[in-house]
Amino acid sequence: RPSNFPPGPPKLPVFGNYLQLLAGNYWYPYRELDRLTRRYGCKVLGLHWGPVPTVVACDQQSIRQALAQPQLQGRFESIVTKTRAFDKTLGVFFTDGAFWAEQRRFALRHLRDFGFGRRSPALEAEAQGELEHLVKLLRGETSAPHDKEVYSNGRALLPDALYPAFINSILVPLAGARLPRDRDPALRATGRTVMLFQTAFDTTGGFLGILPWLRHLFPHLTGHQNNQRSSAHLHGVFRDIIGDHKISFTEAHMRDFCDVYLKEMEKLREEGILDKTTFSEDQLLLSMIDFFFPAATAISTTMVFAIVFLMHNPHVAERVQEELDNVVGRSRLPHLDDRVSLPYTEATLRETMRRATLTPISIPHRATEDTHFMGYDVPKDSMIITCLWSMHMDKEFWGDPEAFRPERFLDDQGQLLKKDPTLPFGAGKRLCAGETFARHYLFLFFAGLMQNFRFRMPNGQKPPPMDGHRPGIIESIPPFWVEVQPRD
Ligand code: HEM
Repeated sequence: RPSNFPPGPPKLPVFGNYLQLLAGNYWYPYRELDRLTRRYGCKVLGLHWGPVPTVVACDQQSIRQALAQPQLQGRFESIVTKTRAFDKTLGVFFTDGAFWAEQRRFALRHLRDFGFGRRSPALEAEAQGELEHLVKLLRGETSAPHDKEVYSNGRALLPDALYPAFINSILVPLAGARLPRDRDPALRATGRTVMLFQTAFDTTGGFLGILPWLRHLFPHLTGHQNNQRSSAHLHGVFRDIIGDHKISFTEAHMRDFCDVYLKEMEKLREEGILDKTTFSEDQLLLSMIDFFFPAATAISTTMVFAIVFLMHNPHVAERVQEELDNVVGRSRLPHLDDRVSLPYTEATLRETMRRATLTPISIPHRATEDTHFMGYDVPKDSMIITCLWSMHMDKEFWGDPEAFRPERFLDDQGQLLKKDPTLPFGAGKRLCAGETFARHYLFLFFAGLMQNFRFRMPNGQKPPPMDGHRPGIIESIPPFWVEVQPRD
């Protein structure tokens, strides 16, 4: 063990402590981490992920510190990240240093011009259109034969019915336009294919992160095959988008992020320096994918968690609906201006994200140099895991973490607490680049669906459980049919 390393179990050969974590809890190894914090009596653990020294932060203080400390903001490259990036290190999620800083800044600055990550009347009108369509679909008022794939006789297939709305919403700033309604089946197929990646392994890459050659022996079991399939699909989608943009590009009229990026590349090419910069067509493709895949799947997955948690807690659903009826009424759909007047609805979303913790161990960080952290020494290239699940389920902090109780985010007057002690999107320089977008769309669609519908399981079936979700990069609930009853 490195000297002055945080306490933790002794290192074993080859797999380090990984097998031990799996033996403790095969599907949810991070829960074993949580158990180890109690065994070693501290909230920062030191162990080994394969040969890699790994520091795990498990409570408010250590997680916030890990996310704030500049030396802990690197990432790891692995066979998982390279498979999705033509054997290179590209995109925003899995890059670091000057490359990542320049590309993240460029993407966020220019996506903003097309409404992403801020209030934008144009983008909100698009979202409202998608919500209107979804409400019609779930009322059985649409006529396209393909809608039967996801809605039939008062029942809807989740999350599949939700994919087109969120995919169209991110396509507008990225690629200039949503797709026509007859492409909904293709968008659903894309949503399902992205989920192959999201459920292939956890964010460390699982066994592949430790022994990459296992992919040759067990391509399916290790998740490698699903990563390949999902990546190939997205490469095809975005190659076509970039190809079409290159043909229709006019310098005088920037339609979207893709145009702006191509323009920047053209400028650098004319200056004769393109090859020496971080800009390239492959990087454009991976940047677009990195904004696309969470928008396609993380928002719909969170919506499904909200619906499931409320089926388990019908009294919460009733309070949300009462608030919506009082503030918005039934004659129009909710919009973002209503957010401030709907504290209970907001609190319910916060509680959903706490209780679900979509990314239980977030995305691991890398120490970019030897550093001190919480009184310990952390060697360069150590892995830093922020165990958001431990923090969101910390009994000492929450008292009753298992309970689904939106009231914990409200003050005595029923107003939303200013300070939100949860971190579903991380924090600091690596803060989720889509947080604002995700919060806007979650609010609009959650409020819109709750205003219009009651959700029940068909034929007296039990709802999917509150715990024991499908593991992966994000945790999720496998597709299921739910009864949708209009509230009129
Ligand atoms: C409920 C939905 C979502 C959740 C819970 C979520 C959560 C997270 C978390 C925990 C991280 C890692 C933070 C870290 O490394 O410390 C992250 C990173 C990221 N997220 Fe999200 N996310 C969501 C939706 C989105 C959406 C909709 C987008 C884009 C439209 C997005 C884009 C990104 C990107 C690009 C990164 C990488 C940031 C970087 O490494 O610089 N996310 N997200």
